[in-house]
Amino acid sequence: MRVLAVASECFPLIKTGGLADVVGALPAALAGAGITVTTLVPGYPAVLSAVGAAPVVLDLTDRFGPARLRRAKVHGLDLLVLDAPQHFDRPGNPYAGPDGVAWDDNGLRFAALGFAAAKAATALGFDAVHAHDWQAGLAGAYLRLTAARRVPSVFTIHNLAFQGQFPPALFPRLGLPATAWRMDGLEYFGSVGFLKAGLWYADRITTVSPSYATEIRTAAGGMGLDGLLRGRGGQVSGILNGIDEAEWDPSRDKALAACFSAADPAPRAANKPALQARFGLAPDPAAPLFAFVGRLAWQKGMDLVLDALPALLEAGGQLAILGTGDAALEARCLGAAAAHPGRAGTVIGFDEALARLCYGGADAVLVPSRFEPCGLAQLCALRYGAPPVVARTGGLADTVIDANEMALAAGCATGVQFAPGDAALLAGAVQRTIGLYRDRPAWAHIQANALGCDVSWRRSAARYAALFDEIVAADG
Ligand SMILES: Nc1ncnc2c1ncn2[C@@H]1O[C@H](COP(=O)(O)OP(=O)(O)O[C@H]2O[C@H](CO)[C@@H](O)[C@H](O)[C@H]2O)[C@@H](O)[C@H]1O
Repeated sequence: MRVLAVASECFPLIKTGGLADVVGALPAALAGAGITVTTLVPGYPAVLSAVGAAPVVLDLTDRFGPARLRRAKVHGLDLLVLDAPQHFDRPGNPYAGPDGVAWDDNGLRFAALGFAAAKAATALGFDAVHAHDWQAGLAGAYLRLTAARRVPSVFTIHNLAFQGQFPPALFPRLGLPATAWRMDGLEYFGSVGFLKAGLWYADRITTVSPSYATEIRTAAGGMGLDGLLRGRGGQVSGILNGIDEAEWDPSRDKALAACFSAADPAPRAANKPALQARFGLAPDPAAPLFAFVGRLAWQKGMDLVLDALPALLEAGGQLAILGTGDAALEARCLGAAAAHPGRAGTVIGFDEALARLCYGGADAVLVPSRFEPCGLAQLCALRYGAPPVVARTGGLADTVIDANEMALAAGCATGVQFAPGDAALLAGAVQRTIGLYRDRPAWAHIQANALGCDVSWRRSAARYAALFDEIVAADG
């Protein structure tokens, strides 16, 4: 079966977050399940330079201006690149200029992506479309309302918080039938809703963990879309993310000071002094070293870590923070490092290699998100033997086994959980982690369990494959 994936990011070509990791990893994972994936991405400068002078396979010059689809194979990915310079040949990241301000024509830019997806799917003979997040939200609408032939689609929610809402003046420019401008369509509280359209027109909706699939169908977690999601009944499901085990492999990761594996974990210890050195922390082998890697945003709960920092330090811990995002939070993180030299260290920036050293060198990784659709940081932490300390929400709840008495007795704990959104509870979880860390046999067991976890795509790839089989069969 041939599936056209469509997304605004794809690792290693262009990445601002976990979406790129998943879009980049799924093709190889699905190949093992008999699905051939081609991935459609916008032709940002970084993408075009990676594919060079790739041949044009489709001319799409139409209502969104000059546009061509180029086909290329790079990094093991089969790509369709939407070469539309007026939309994508810009500096900055996929959504904003170098000043961090979102492009004011993002609605038009990503409508062009959805339009291209529908055209490519029908013209190039794909069996199904897999659209990711709001940027690909209009693919399903164009397929349902304008396509020359029927192609079924799956829409995957990576984060319901990002909904892609644009002023109603955009609607007439989309080339969709006027009947689509209603509640049973694209209209979303008076705006054009890209995520809403994705949810409305897809044949199946998935999100990236079973728990998040439940949360988004409640008023508390549905961010205004819970009614629509409940209305889709059994067509909504949660399929857990994995990580690419070849890409994330501590036995041959060059970013580490020392490589190690579940079978040979001893060399891991050499990464701790390397990490301490990078963050200006005291070279104390006995201090429990916590790391945080992620976007500095409300969702991720870094403010809670800063509030819990006194308790962490009081208990003898050290903290390494790697992140970028909200300016006020960045300043607070730098301030914490300045206030506690040798005990807290902050690196502001997006640094893939340093993230790997954090996962491979820290004693534990903090993931205190207020909500988390799946979360990849805790999967990387498990794979690299740093038991995660996670908020009990979304995919974090689904992937980490709390070291409570029962789990310790059963020998299956892989980390620590706490109830989300509360700094005092996080502080308690940190203290509990330090207590476990100081019980050497118990900690060695938890760490070995973490290293032994199956965080691969195997099971989830089979579930996606079954879903594609189902929608294609239903159409046939
Ligand atoms: N400063 C930095 N330097 C280096 N690396 C950094 C970094 N900041 C983040 N990263 C890396 O970026 C990735 C972030 O992935 P997440 O899943 O944690 O978050 P994100 O919220 O972007 O993704 C959304 O989509 C994904 C994919 O479905 C869901 O797992 C998630 O819950 C949802 O919010 C991880 O691989 C992490 O190591």
